[in-house]
Amino acid sequence: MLEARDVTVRFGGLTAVDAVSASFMPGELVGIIGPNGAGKTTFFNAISGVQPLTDGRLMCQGHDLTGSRPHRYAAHGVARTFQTPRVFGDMTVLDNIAFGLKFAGRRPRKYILWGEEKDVPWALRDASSILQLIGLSAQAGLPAAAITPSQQRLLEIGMALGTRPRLLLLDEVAAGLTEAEIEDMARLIGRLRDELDLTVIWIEHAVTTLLRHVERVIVLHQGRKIADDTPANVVRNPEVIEAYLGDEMAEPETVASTRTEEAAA
Ligand SMILES: Nc1ncnc2c1ncn2[C@@H]1O[C@H](COP(=O)(O)OP(=O)(O)OP(=O)(O)O)[C@@H](O)[C@H]1O
Repeated sequence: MLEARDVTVRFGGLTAVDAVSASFMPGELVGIIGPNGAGKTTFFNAISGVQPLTDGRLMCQGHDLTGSRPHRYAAHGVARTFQTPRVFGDMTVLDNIAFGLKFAGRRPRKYILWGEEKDVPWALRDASSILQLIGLSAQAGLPAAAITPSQQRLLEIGMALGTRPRLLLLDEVAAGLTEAEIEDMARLIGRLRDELDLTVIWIEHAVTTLLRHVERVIVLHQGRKIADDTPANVVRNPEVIEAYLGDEMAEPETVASTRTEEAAA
């Protein structure tokens, strides 16, 4: 679905993302973790066309999108959320979703996947069905500014879904949520991936929850990729423990719970 080859982003003398290579396959749910300032958001900005690369290449479904503007990434099915939800506060929840649908362009019921025209999944056919999918139907007529912060995060995901993506990039969608809300969010993300056949890349600081829900984790540290592995292997990786997780994540219980989930998957 997407391949990053030696992606590098420098801001003056600071290398925020340092030759990161990674491939994301159709239908994968991948987490990205790392300490503050590790380069996670900058990497996201790079792979959605928001941040020009200093070096490296980005391939999306076989197309070279290096240097393209964000709308070309959107046209190739890449959608994202931002760390701070960007919803239109004075528009209704329904109209916010309708805005995303308009952005999807002139062929509202079709999208291109691997060069073939496909029907849009039924759940993404209009704004009401997207609201139902993300559980916000009851809030449809409210101004977006009047719903709770966790509902605003859901709304932003709904707006991204309105562009009929194949690849969904989620930047800390669980930030500021309660533990129960984080768990609900993780379940929703898994369900969206399954029902819409999406590739999902998810940056999150709520690491324990993330590790229980993703199949693969990429760990960034000081702009470099230091691990790209299953959750069970990542929590035992000495470099990851040293740079980010600390010893408690490598306790037998955490390893066992991530292993059990991998086996169940
Ligand atoms: N536009 C910018 N100009 C200059 N430096 C920047 C810019 N954006 C990010 N940086 C720097 O790049 C580095 C990586 O930042 P980035 O926001 O990508 O990290 P992060 O892993 O997402 O952090 P967090 O978990 O705190 O969100 C940091 O040192 C940051 O200060």
